[in-house]
Amino acid sequence: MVVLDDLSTGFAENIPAGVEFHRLSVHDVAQVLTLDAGFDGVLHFAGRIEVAESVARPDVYWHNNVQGSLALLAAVRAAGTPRLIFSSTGSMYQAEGTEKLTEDARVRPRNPYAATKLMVDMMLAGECGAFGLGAASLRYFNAAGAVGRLGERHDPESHLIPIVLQVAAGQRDELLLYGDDYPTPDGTCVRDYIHVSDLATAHLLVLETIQPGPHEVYNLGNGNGHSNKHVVDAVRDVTGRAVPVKLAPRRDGDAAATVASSEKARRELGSQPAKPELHRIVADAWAFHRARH
Ligand SMILES: NC(=O)c1ccc[n+]([C@@H]2O[C@H](COP(=O)([O-])OP(=O)(O)OC[C@H]3O[C@@H](n4cnc5c(N)ncnc54)[C@H](O)[C@@H]3O)[C@@H](O)[C@H]2O)c1
Ligand SMILES: O=c1ccn([C@@H]2O[C@H](COP(=O)(O)OP(=O)(O)O[C@H]3O[C@H](CO)[C@@H](O)[C@H](O)[C@H]3O)[C@@H](O)[C@H]2O)c(=O)[nH]1
Repeated sequence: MVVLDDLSTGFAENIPAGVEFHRLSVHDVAQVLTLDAGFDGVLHFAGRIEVAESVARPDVYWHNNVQGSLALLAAVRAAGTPRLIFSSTGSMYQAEGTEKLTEDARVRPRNPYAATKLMVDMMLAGECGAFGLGAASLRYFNAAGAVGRLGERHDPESHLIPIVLQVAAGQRDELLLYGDDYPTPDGTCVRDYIHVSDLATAHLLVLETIQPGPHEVYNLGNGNGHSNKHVVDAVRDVTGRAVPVKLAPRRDGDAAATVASSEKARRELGSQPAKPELHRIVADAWAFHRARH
């Protein structure tokens, strides 16, 4: 296995021991992904991932996520790599309420980040049709939880669960809760959190099934919608700590609700999340947090 990452938001200490690593941008992947190297597949995770940042700096997102993926596809084609899995997003769908979103639900990206993911999904469909690549876009809903020393970690942190854990740990005074006037049961946004280990397992299942030619899309979530207030309650339960909350204006680009139907992944891949409960996901994230501080 070869890992390529420019470490723009990633951490060198997370790279498994013994793995060949290149600190390189995806734009320059052709330096490593050559015909001679004989790779049998690519897992494409590289990209910028933050909704609010993408609203403020759409140029960065088009460059990194779309142009970077174009460079990768050119290299994949030149090297004759037969299969590719792409980290797409469940946040591109247009939800009416908290209904479970299937892969054929209407898409309406609400921010440049989600738009870049949809654009790459469309590029992959074309690439498969024209050149015979076998590809899958995995539309993750909200990845969360942790596996041992590998967990959610951004600098600065912007994601809900790690921020609420920082508040519980006394490292932040309060959670700024972005909006409570959404058309959801308690007025706060609703998300579908999936354990990162269940996401990893789904990738392995997809790798076994990909055939040259088609482009497949799979939604990966648990089908459970949790409001932001519900996440705060789960953190209070798991940690036994207080979590002060201060209401703040809505965050630009946020969708009211995204909840997955992962029926297609279950049916076609045999994907069955082992850790679907929010409390388990939060408990694993809390264990990761405590081990680091
Ligand atoms: N975290 C989620 O809830 C979630 C949900 C849906 C999709 N995704 C997607 O999953 C993928 C991984 O997300 P994550 O949560 O682990 O985020 P992350 O920021 O921790 O990981 C992204 C990685 O890509 C690297 N990277 C960024 N730009 C690069 C470039 N130009 N060249 C090489 N490497 C580059 C970063 O250094 C980092 O290691 C992303 O594509 C993201 O959009 C994440
Ligand atoms: O300090 C905070 C941080 C977040 N939120 C809210 O919490 C919810 C979840 O936000 P966040 O954890 O930032 O995740 P999302 O914006 O839902 O996006 C994540 O989930 C998407 C898939 O659904 C991925 O594509 C993105 O990469 C990933 O960042 C949203 O309503 C935010 O407004 C707050 O209220 N306060």
